[in-house]
Amino acid sequence: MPFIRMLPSWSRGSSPQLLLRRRTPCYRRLTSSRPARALPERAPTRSLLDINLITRTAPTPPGSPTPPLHWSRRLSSSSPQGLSPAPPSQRALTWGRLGVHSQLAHGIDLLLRQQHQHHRADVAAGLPPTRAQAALIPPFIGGRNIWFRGATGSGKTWALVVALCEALHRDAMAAKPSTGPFVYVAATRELAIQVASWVAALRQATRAASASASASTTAPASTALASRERTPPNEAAAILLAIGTIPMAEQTAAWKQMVAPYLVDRAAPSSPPPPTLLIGTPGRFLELIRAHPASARVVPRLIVLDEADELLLPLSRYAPAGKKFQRLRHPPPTETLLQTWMPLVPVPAPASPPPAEAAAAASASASEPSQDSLENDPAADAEEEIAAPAPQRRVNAGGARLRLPQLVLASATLNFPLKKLVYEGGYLAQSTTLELDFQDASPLIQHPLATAATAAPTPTGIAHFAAIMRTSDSGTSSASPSGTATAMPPVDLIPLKTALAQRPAYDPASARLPKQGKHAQRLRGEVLLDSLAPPVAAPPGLARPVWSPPKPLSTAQKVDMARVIAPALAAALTRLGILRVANDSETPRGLVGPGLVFIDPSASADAVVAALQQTGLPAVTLEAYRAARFAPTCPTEAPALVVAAASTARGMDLPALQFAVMLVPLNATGYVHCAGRVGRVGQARPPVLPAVPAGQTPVIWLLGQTHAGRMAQTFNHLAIEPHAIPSSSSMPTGVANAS
Ligand SMILES: Nc1ncnc2c1ncn2[C@@H]1O[C@H](COP(=O)(O)OP(=O)(O)OP(=O)(O)O)[C@@H](O)[C@H]1O
Repeated sequence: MPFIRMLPSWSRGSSPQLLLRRRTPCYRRLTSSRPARALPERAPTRSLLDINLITRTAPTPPGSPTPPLHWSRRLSSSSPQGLSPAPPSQRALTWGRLGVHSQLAHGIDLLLRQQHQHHRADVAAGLPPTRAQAALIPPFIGGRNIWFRGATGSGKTWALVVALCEALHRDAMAAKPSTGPFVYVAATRELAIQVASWVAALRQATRAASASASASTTAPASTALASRERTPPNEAAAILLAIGTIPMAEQTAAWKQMVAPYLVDRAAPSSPPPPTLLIGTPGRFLELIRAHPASARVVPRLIVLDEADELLLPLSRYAPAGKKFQRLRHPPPTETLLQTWMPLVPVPAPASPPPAEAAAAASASASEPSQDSLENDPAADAEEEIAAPAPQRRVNAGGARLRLPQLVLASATLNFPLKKLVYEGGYLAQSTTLELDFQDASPLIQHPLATAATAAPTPTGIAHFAAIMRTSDSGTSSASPSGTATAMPPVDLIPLKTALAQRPAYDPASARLPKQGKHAQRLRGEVLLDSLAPPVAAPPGLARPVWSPPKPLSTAQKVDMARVIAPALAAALTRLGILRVANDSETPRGLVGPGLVFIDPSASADAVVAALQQTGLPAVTLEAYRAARFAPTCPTEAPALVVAAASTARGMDLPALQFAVMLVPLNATGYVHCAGRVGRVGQARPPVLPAVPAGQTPVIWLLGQTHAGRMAQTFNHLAIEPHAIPSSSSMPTGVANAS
């Protein structure tokens, strides 16, 4: 540590080798000519990618000798358990007790029941808030800045929507309305559309609830409070969805109209503008500001950054200096947006306070939560310190000190570099920020939806399956349901451990990697990951060939890949019982329910859908599935493989999903978000499958041979030991093999 501290701060993050040299013996393996030494089996170590992890520990099934798969964590003992307010008894918790007005509470109740009754018959009673929601909503509507990290599917986005609706309602009722709009910035278009549709549905449900309440009210309300409550909430609020798919001309007109009331001289007497909610992606917000430059002067009253790490893309402290300079020159759109609304103008620092005040301030800051609380490793926490933000850095157009908007950052993977970025950038004052961390609490364990229909509390969780796909010379080619043989190559599914044992040994002398270019960087990453992956002894008699750098795939090969993964996917799904195949090949295959298939964003979803359909699998693109799902004539979700790019995983909520498959190399953050599409609050109960532990939803990760090292590394970071996909011979009777 002292060595690192001596370096100037800009250079600290510039060399990953420094980290390796100090912490792992692998760097020596990479650079020395000595033969590689087998590493001892080790506990998961600190992530190079600086990722904070979610925890979702599944309970040990009765009688099981070994602990089951689990989401685990390497959070230090400095994890802010004390910060999480102790939740009141879950059963007693109501939306009203969180500060939500009664009509909105009825609307929430109505909407949640509507959302879940398709696949859960046990939601007749009202659904209480989750633990994460109970922690987030009161400080949000109380105007606090919030740093909120919670497990995927714990109801964060839903909590943000509820709190936004309540804040809009309060604004509409306030004698002095806010001076700026409420802004929700989403990481993807899909998420923005989802949030806008939830807000609209909540407004509608609230309206329906208040209409039925006023119909049943016979006596006039006696108190002023009651009459306020009867006012239709959020009725007056104006809402704009700003995303790239909507024509710009149409949107600019609406934007001008919505921000105009905030540009008039507020001292002049005029009727207050209605509260305004802007939901959108950062790129489109910037386009709208460019089209109407005056709107840059409007400082929002509140900014919500959902999936904040994806929006602000902080660089790891170990990123090369070149990358850091590049980011300074070209910040991501969200940062540009924040800088536009909160311009940075240097102002003289205030005079130092008298000693008595300084002592009081020091004792006050001592009671603040630790800045290191979200970091994984206490030893590494000590390396970096967040510099106190320069005081009064952000000023308004007149040069006066800007009253910073309320800022709420939420994600399942908020990390330390992001924290550093927002505090040092002066977007957030650390002393005014409430830090909430709900990584420990499995929402499913906390929420009645998980247990209502079962006598014993049987929390659901995720069962992780992994396999390496390899085309084999032996075997039969797959047949489509109609019996027509396809030209698909037969594919082996090899357990990860076997693939690691069989992978080529790394020989430093032979690996002459190119020194420059993107490809070189990727290859060096491959070498690094490969050598860091947990060593597995080669099976006796099996020679391990020498590793040579993988070549990037050509476009034709990528198309071929789609043809390889189709039979591999069919085999994996069949062996797990997700895809049911009758022994008679004429009988159509049936999926147990809809499931997501994540592919590389550079691959064509249409090509993969076509290849899957050719194998006889019912595949659709995410867009087609969404369109069918929201069509009024389609009340239930048909079982299908929904093919989506892995980049759309953030925040996506499809309640009927029964499984997820990843066909793309992922780091730990990516895996957390992709796998987090299942095992969510209120999601359909997992199907009973012979090869999957009871009550758990299967998540399957299939990769090509060259990615075995990366796969092992990601699981290692997350402390997950994946299940092997059963071989066809070990399959229970009644389930046939597709490959
Ligand atoms: N109190 C509740 N009771 C029952 N279901 C709920 C409740 N709150 C939210 N849900 C449902 O849980 C699902 C997940 O919610 P949400 O998308 O807000 O989770 P999230 O934590 O934001 O997930 P991610 O981290 O993946 O973005 C939604 O379908 C939502 O309808």
